[in-house]
Amino acid sequence: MSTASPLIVALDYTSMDAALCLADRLDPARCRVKVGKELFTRGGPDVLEALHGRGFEVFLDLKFHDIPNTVAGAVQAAAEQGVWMVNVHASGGSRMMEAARERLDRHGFDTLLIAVTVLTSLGDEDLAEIGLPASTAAQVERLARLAHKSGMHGVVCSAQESARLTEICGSDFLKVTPGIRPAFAAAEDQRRVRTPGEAMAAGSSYLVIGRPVTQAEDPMVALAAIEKELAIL
Ligand SMILES: O=c1ccn([C@@H]2O[C@H](COP(=O)(O)O)[C@@H](O)[C@H]2O)c(=O)[nH]1
Repeated sequence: MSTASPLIVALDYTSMDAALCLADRLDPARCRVKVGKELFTRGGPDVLEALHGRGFEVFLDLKFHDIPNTVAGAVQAAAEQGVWMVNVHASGGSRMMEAARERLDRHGFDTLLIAVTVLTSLGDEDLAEIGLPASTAAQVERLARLAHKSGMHGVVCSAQESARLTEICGSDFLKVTPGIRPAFAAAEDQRRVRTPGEAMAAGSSYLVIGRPVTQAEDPMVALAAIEKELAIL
């Protein structure tokens, strides 16, 4: 089932049972779900099958980063499992991104292919630590331009960068933004954060929300509060 909602709930759980327990309370008409490294490493393709069986569109967030041939094969494998969206790291370079896109096109998949720019958990000082002299904003811009040129449907970035990326890559280029923190939630390990309302106002296409929902005393109350903030309830 497809939905007009921009919300993607990150099912970052330690077991498939726990993830499906929340999925059973969510409505695929009101959100999409994201399967990341922890859940997929524990549950594998069965998790995707179970979520698809419940009617959800799934973002498989494994952030592939390897040589072009390997990433193209991994992206194809994800598409064969019917995921709605899959991602790679833009820092894998244009040849890697182009190989992934070419593989999807060659096999006729319409899976959305997104490139991670700079993780939302990183700030300027973290980039300096790994030898990148650029600010996070400049590095995101650089990688987004490369991703756009390499045929990606959009990028993962923080909502702090959404408006600028719309200016330089156009409004059709997707901005998938984690680091979403409603007023009631703590930033925790995230560094570049925005509230749901700020993210939408900045032009984000999709908001990825994990712990503010999954770790809430009542996840459904937290989700409803976010929907209310966005006036989509
Ligand atoms: O730059 C990125 C890329 C991916 N993520 C993922 O999004 C969720 C965010 O979870 P929260 O609990 O809301 O912080 C998580 O699955 C990350 O792996 C990201 O945060 N930043």
